[in-house]
Amino acid sequence: MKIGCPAEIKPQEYRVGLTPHAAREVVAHGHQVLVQAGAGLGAGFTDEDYTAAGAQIADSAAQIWAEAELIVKVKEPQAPERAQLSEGQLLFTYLHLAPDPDQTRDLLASGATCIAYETVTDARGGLPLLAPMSEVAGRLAPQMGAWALQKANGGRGVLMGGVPGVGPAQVVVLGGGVVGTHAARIAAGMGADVTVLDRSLPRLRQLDEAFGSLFKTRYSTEGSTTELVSGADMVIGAVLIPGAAAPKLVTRDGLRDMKPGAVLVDVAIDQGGCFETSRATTHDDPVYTVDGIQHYCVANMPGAVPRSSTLALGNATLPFLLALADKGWRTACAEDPHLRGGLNVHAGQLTNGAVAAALSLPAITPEEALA
Ligand SMILES: NC(=O)C1=CN([C@@H]2O[C@H](COP(=O)(O)OP(=O)(O)OC[C@H]3O[C@@H](n4cnc5c(N)ncnc54)[C@H](O)[C@@H]3O)[C@@H](O)[C@H]2O)C=CC1
Ligand SMILES: CC(=O)C(=O)O
Ligand SMILES: [Mg+2]
Repeated sequence: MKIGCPAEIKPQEYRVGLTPHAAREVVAHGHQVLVQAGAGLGAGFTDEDYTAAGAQIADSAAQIWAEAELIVKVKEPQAPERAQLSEGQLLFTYLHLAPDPDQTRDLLASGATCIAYETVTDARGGLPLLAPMSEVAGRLAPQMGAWALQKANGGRGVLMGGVPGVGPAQVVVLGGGVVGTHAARIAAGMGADVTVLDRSLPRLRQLDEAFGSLFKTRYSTEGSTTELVSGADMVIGAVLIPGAAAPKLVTRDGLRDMKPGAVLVDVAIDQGGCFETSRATTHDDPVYTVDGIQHYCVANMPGAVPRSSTLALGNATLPFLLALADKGWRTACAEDPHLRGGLNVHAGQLTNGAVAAALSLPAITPEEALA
């Protein structure tokens, strides 16, 4: 199969969908790999690294979109990329369709088959292709939030760890999954007083067993969320209902009860965000203020550390990429229900119920798509 990897074109996105090590394995499986010239540079991989791995270098993204049967990427295809996607082509990347009707319309119109990293599952109920980037974004969140808390950056002027005689920042993490756990660990490591809320008691038990007194846990209700958010210096939004639009846990009215200059870091922004006042921002201009509350809402946070992120993502995607290339998407998805869970679009139809519900569109099941 001919597999293409174009350079990412989202602003300040320096990750790349295929590492040279992954390219080497794909080539060893008998496939042809086409990588856009310069695609890996932002992550520290040269064209020579790819050619040494057996890949060919394409001068333009257009050549890749025109020739490749399978396109592997990182971010959701941008409008100029969607215009080049064609019927029968297979796209393997993050999509985050629930909050994105424009992208959804274009993918449906293309006739392509699109597998979203973020809805591929594993046998333990996890999301193996979201997890590595959630680990990165979770670890980055307190770091970005701490920057936004600084007075010169518009924040409240509170130091995460405090100093002797002065208490630490109060950090509240909404959602104790992968992002939330990594965010809580780092924030606690910076010396902050951290509380994690989740609506899953089994999850809170796991966190308590694993981390002891490093951070506190609370069951998530409207009341507990309101109470903790109003006392927080930093709130990290890390909830997820897979495929679906994020639930809004803090309303615009809720901002009035918060401390002036407090920071909201909405990691869940790629699913629409869990604060009513969130809108996606970019690394170029990451923070804006509503009613005196700082909002950091970058939808591709791992793009800030592209070397670490590309390596972590590549480790997770490779087995699935090999299955898709070796068997074709139909057989690979028929044999593996977890990969099948990633199927979001096929031949003009949505194949993910949560995405369809969020967009009020009809869907078929992945099994119907395979029939
Ligand atoms: N902005 C960015 O660059 C990135 C964003 N993300 C996003 O971060 C979000 C979280 O991802 P993960 O941690 O991997 O998901 P996860 O599935 O590991 O964790 C989500 C947690 O939220 C909890 N939850 C759901 N509804 C809740 C509610 N109403 N109140 C409290 N807890 C609730 C769930 O029980 C679960 O424990 C996703 O939207 C993901 O796409 C992930 C990576 C990068
Ligand atoms: C998960 C995601 O959206 C990202 O890594 O950019
Ligand atoms: Mg994202």
